[in-house]
Amino acid sequence: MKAMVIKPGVSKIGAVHWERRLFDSLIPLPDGTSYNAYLVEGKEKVALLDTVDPMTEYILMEQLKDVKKIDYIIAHHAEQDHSGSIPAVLEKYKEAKVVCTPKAKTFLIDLLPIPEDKFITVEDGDTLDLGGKTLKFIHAPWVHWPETMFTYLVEDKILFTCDFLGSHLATSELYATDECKVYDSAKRYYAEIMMPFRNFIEKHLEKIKDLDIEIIAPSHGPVYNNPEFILNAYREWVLDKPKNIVLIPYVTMHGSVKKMVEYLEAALVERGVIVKPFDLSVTDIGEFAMALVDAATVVMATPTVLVGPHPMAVYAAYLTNALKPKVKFISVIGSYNWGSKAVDQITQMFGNLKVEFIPSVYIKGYPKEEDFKALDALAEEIVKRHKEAGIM
Ligand SMILES: Cc1cc2nc3c(=O)[nH]c(=O)nc-3n(C[C@H](O)[C@H](O)[C@H](O)COP(=O)(O)O)c2cc1C
Repeated sequence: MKAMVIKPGVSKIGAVHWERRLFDSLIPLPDGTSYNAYLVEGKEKVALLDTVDPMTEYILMEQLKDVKKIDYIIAHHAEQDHSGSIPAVLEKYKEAKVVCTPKAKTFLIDLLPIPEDKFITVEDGDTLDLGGKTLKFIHAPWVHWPETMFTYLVEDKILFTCDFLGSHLATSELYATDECKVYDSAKRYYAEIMMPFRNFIEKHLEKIKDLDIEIIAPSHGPVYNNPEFILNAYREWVLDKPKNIVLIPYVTMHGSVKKMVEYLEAALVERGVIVKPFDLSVTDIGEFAMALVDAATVVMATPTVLVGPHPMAVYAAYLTNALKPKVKFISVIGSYNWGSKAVDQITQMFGNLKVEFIPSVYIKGYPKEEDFKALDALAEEIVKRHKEAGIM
């Protein structure tokens, strides 16, 4: 990818990683990703904002081939997909300094071979004049590590936000022109990476609300020349107002739990609830994470395996708890044969969440007449709780 000019003296470089399909050995990437770096050239000094994942370092170094000097490398975040190529850039530009928060300095020293004398640390609100281009640093911890910050380029009204507001989306376009597509990718990114930090996000949105922002330039996915598009999306996602949606992540080995899920799904839909079942044996777990952004209720559906819940249900429950969604109600349905602690074990897994538990429907074997009645009662109870919470 050649440099893409955003404004005179400001260009997007970095790498588009079209074929990458898994991030952090955890997150599915159906649309690949990108590692965006930005070059800001003032009359006196030149700054490189972030680098790229070491897997694509050669692309960045090729882009820097004709760049005579870099005075500053601004490191917004110490994670290696942005910082991992800093050593290579420092090797080429011997005079360059790494500019970051004090916490990021300690992280970068831990994670990478960067000598201590290469750093300049900046406090919240500090500025750096490149000559007609002023970088203003905004500390923004916990999006999504404790050391993160943004940079506001004052004269050009560009906010560089690193992971915050980003999306895992490989594209050859500079700007987020296909907003439907980008909305989905950004929501997936928010769900998987940012959602556990909703409180911090609210504070950061408040902190930047009076900035005059023309462009938001994140470090994954396209740049936003319509900043309100992504800011409004985040405002809605962090709001503590779930929607009238029930998620049913389920596992079945021989069909009993599946029959229960199908019945409960129909019973809820009949009563005016939106239902999203996820067969955990085949689902893209990112789709489930995305659905967690809005859902009011999660019904875990699992058979008993070796006394406890099926391991795939354990994974979904663990993830739900870790991502700290705005879910308000949780229930468990499922099936066993001779003895089970599945309900107890799974309900203990949501310690991070402020949820009410709705009594479970846990049956012996394949569901029968009285079990379907119990599922009807569960559907009624969910509707009642949604109504009481003003969700429907
Ligand atoms: C590998 C395996 C382990 C199981 N372990 C237990 C168990 O510890 N306790 C129990 O009551 N049932 C156990 N079962 C039985 C299932 O929980 C039961 O058949 C259930 O109805 C299966 O639901 P499904 O048809 O949705 O797969 C086990 C079944 C399998 C295949």
